[in-house]
Amino acid sequence: MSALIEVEDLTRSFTVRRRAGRFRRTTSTVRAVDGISFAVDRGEMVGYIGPNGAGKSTTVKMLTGILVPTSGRLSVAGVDPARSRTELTRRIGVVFGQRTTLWWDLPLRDSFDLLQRIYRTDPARHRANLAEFTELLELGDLLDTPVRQLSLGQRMRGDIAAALLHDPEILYLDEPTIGLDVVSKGRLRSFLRRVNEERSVTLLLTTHDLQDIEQLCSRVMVIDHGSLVYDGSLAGLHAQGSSQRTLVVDLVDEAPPIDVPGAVVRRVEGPRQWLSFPVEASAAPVVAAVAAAYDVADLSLQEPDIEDVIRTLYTG
Ligand SMILES: Nc1ncnc2c1ncn2[C@@H]1O[C@H](COP(=O)(O)OP(=O)(O)OP(=O)(O)O)[C@@H](O)[C@H]1O
Repeated sequence: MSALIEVEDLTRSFTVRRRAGRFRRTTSTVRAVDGISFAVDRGEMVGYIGPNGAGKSTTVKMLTGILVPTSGRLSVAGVDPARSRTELTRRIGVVFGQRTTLWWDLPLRDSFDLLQRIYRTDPARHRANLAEFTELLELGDLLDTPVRQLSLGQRMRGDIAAALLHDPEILYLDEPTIGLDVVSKGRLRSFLRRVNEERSVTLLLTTHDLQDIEQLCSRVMVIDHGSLVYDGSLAGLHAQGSSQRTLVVDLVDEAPPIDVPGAVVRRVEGPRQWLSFPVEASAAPVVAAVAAAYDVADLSLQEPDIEDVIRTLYTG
């Protein structure tokens, strides 16, 4: 095995017990990950997406050594994660958007100091990394604030710095932009791009935000019902399905379905109409054609979400 992450026919099953009547219980087996194979090279930024319950977290838990596979082969940075979990911990960083890995009551600075001792990072290296991340993530004014007093966006920046202070080779990010406003999302994404470019950190990102993938990942893997159903570029994923963007048009008055080239009316509700057009097309000509021919009160554009894109993989 030579890629940084190599996964071969990986499977993880869970036994689930359910009540069936007052005294009886039945057991069934859930194959959360069902024979997936892939390889990720050093420096890649890969999006790992799929609907709820598809098997994303289970895969990442196996890659980080938290869960032992039921079968299959797995190598991360040259080691078997479940067998060499302690060694691997020094070489990976993990960020969960939904919960913090920092100490709730401690100021950020103390959390970072504790991590330096836990990972036994060289003190000079730790100081240099901390100075760089403090500047890039604008953490300067926050270092003495207890984590519980930070806003979600501030806390997330702290979590990302914490995950990178020990110079990991791989960073796993689970919904890193969830709940953040547009500006914070943008800042976080450019920081991650920079970390990837300058430090060659390999990024594996699970997200429900298509823009995370668009702006960060050259490659996307789609998992559904435990199986890998797509592995390639985001453009290829859009092309394989038939992802649509939606233009929501509020007309001044009710009207018959709007008739403009390149877009199709999907729904009409009073003066509001929903027009869809392919995701790779520009919205500009559609907007111009609608504005030229109709009295428009308002317009808004909706991008497809990841669930929409995956759904079109099956429906075409
Ligand atoms: N510890 C467990 N015991 C039993 N079943 C589990 C366990 N962990 C996960 N599962 C089941 O395995 C399947 C995959 O779950 P997983 O958490 O990996 O999905 P996911 O893609 O991360 O979903 P989400 O986007 O909702 O986080 C689901 O059917 C889930 O109910």
